[in-house]
Amino acid sequence: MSGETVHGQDEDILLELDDIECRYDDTPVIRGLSFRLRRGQVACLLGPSGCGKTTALRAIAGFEPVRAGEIRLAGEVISRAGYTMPPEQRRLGMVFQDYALFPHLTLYENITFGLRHQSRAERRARADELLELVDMRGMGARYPHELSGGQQQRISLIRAVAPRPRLVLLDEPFSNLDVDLRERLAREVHDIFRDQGVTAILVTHDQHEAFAVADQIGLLKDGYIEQWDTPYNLYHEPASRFVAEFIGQGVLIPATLRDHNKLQTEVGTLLGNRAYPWPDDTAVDILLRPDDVRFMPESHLRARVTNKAFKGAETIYTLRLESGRQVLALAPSHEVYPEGADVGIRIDAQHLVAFPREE
Ligand SMILES: Nc1ncnc2c1ncn2[C@@H]1O[C@H](COP(=O)(O)OP(=O)(O)OP(=O)(O)O)[C@@H](O)[C@H]1O
Repeated sequence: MSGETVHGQDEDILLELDDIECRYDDTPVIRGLSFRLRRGQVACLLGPSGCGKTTALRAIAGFEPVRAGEIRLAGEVISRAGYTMPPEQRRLGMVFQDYALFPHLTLYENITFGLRHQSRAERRARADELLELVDMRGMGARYPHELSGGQQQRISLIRAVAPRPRLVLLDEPFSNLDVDLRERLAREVHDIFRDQGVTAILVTHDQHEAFAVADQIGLLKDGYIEQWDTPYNLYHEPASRFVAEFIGQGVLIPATLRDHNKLQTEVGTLLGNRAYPWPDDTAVDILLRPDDVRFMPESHLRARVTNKAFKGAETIYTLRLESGRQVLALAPSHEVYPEGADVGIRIDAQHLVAFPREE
């Protein structure tokens, strides 16, 4: 889609997981996990608790053997059944949720810990450059306990980046921070990685964090990847019901397929933006996100406001249709509809995703 040649793309691939399996005792927790990551990209492994995110990251780091499949870094096999290249030979950077800074070392010493082979002047210059990048210039002589949690995590990030590792792995790096700081730091990390050309994989169960930081997201379910895609596509083009329900908000409403791309529903006949692969009269469910449902006072399609959640810039309304079914609708927060109000709506879905009905 980006217009690059296939040849260029292949050379760009830094990390490949090819059908890997990991087990604890004899229980498989990762099964048939595959993805490819290009140089300079930031990927997130996202998914519910226990789906195997941390295990996958540990396998990439070399702390967990793979029982089947292969992991390749820059074309070289680093893990396969019976062979695990030791973590220290993989030249990766790591960031954990608990910061793991050395408490008795200054920030300078922490940041330059992995740069022992460089001259003092080089180490100093690299530390200064990175401190500047996180707005902590002049703080190199401080100790970790003199910093806030957010500042400590910035230091552990730049410490991981300092030796220019081939790949940086981050395991729930922001989960000890409060929600606002978490998203701000996730955006900062995105900028730092972009600035430094870092390739990284971040594990999180927080989709807002994943959206803020990732070029690509792998949504895991029970040890395999349900969808590997851009944040935009995961939201607008979920490949399965699981993805549709895990990512963002929205509801599935019943529809009947007509003429390959028309969807007959209780909110009218909607024109899909694609030809669906099922025969006419197939019973499907379509996904309506809050941004697909617009308020339009003069509309014949009526609904009642049953709930509203103020989100700052916008409000998400829960509306009850005549059938009793509920949909969500988004409005700028200065546009106010009271609970109980009868409102007119129209459906304005650019992406009309449908799944065959499951009985
Ligand atoms: N050392 C271990 N021994 C046995 N089972 C383990 C071990 N570590 C993890 N598991 C199990 O493997 C599965 C995957 O765990 P993992 O930590 O990879 O999931 P996760 O997606 O990172 O979860 P969370 O978001 O809760 O951290 C879980 O069922 C977990 O109970």
